[in-house]
Amino acid sequence: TGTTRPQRLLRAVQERATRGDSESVIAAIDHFCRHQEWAMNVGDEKGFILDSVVSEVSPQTALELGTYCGYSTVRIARLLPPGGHLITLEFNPNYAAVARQVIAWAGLEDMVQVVEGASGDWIPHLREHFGIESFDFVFLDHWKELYLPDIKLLEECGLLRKGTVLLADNVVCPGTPDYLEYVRKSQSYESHYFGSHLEYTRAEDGLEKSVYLG
Ligand SMILES: C[C@H](C[C@H]1O[C@@H](n2cnc3c(N)ncnc32)[C@H](O)[C@@H]1O)NC(=O)c1cc(-c2ccc(F)cc2)cc(O)c1O
Ligand SMILES: [Mg+2]
Repeated sequence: TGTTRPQRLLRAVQERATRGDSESVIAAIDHFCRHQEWAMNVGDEKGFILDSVVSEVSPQTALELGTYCGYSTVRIARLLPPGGHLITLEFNPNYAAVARQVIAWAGLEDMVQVVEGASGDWIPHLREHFGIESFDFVFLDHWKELYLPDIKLLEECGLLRKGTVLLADNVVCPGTPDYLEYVRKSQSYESHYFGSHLEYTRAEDGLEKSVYLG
C-alpha cells in the first residue's frame, strides 16, 4: 500500500507551490502532470479557455460537478468576484480529501465548498442546504454519461436561470455524445464548441459552452 496518484499530486503542490499563491498551485499541478504522472485535471490549455469563460461570466454563484484533486476548482475560485462562491461536488471521499488540501494550499477555502457525494443525490438539496437561488455558472467534469441527466435535473430543480452559462469538459475525449446533441439541438440553449486538446496530450478534446435561455 503506497500512496495514490492524488496523494502524490498533493505532495508535489506542498513541495513546489507557495501557500496562498493559487498561480503557483496551478503551475505545480501542471508540472507534476507533464513531467511526473498524467492526471485527469482540465489542464493548462483547456484551463485557459475555462479562465476566459469564468472571467466573462464573473459568477456570484458557481457549481462544479467532479472536483477530483481541485485543480479546476482553484482555477475557477481564483477568478470569482468579491462575494462569489463555488460549490464543488465530489463522489470519491479520497479525492475530496486531497482537493480540500489543494484548495486550502491555494488560500481559497473561504470561496469554495467541497461537498462529498453524488451529484444526482445533492442537486435537489442545494437550494435548501446552501440557500442557492440559481447558478450563474456550472462546470461539468464528472462521469461523462451524467452530464445530460444532471443538467436536466438542474433545470427541473429551477437552479438554472436565463443566461446561466454551462461549460462542459471532455466533450470529445472521453466524449459526451448525448449531452452534445441535446444542448446543440435544444431551443433552450445557445451552444458553442471551443476546440483544444486532452490535458497534457496531443489528442483532440474541447469544451462546450452552453447558455441557458430559459
Ligand atoms: C469523472 C472524473 C472526474 C471526477 O468526477 C467524480 N465523479 C464521478 N461521478 C460523480 C458524481 N455523480 N458526482 C460527483 N462526482 C463525481 C470522480 O470521482 C472523479 O473524481 N473525470 C474523468 O473521468 C475524466 C477522464 C479523462 C480521461 C481521458 C482520456 C483517457 F484515456 C482517460 C481518462 C479526462 C478528463 O478530463 C476527465 O475529467
Ligand atoms: Mg475532465
